[in-house]
Amino acid sequence: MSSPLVIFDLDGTLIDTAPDLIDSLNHTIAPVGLAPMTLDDLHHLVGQGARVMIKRAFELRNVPLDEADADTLFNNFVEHYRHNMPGKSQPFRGTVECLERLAAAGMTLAICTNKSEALAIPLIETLGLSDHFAAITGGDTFPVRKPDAAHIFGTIERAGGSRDRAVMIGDSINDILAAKNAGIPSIGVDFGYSDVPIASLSPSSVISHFDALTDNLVRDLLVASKVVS
Ligand SMILES: O=C(O)COP(=O)(O)O
Ligand SMILES: [Mg+2]
Repeated sequence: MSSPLVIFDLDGTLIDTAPDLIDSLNHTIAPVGLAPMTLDDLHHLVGQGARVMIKRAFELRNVPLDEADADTLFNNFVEHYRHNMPGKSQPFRGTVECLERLAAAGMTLAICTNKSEALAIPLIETLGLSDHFAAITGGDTFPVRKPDAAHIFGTIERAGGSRDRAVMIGDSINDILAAKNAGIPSIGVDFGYSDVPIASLSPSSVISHFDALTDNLVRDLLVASKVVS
């Protein structure tokens, strides 16, 4: 039997990337005259990767954006974000201890993020966290991304896990819906970037700190999911 697989979302779950997302977004939109975005705005912008974040920023300001400009702005965003990595981004409190604790309990860890691979993988690398993860998949790794179940299934496959022994941890509707679509338990964190209270999305469990993410919680959720399904 494969070991339990704990799949983490990245932005707003493992890593507090908000200040750098906002900095790079504002750097990108300033030359085209869009007023700067704030941390509050970010909750409505983040979730589907940088391309969608830029598009949503224009929608928020009621300014039209054509496809050619969107490509240029996306490339500018990626260049600025990559160049400044890891910037102010830091793991949330207790993250590293949690990863070590779960690994010591025999669990495999993976990241399933809607951030593009070209941003997610170097960010985790520059933060010195890559060795913790058996797989890191991004919003452009597969033809679909969260909330599509196939993003989770592809992550499970790459990490060498199994679909009936995997749990998803995330901060947004995309994570909780992806887990539901994949038929696996979910843990919502309430310190991320969701624009609605995470509990309102009915994850299997909610945590407010990584200290609460124990191997016992993961095993309990896996057992409970078998009982009800
Ligand atoms: O960067 C985004 O828009 C979303 O990233 P996440 O899936 O890691 O939260
Ligand atoms: Mg997130």
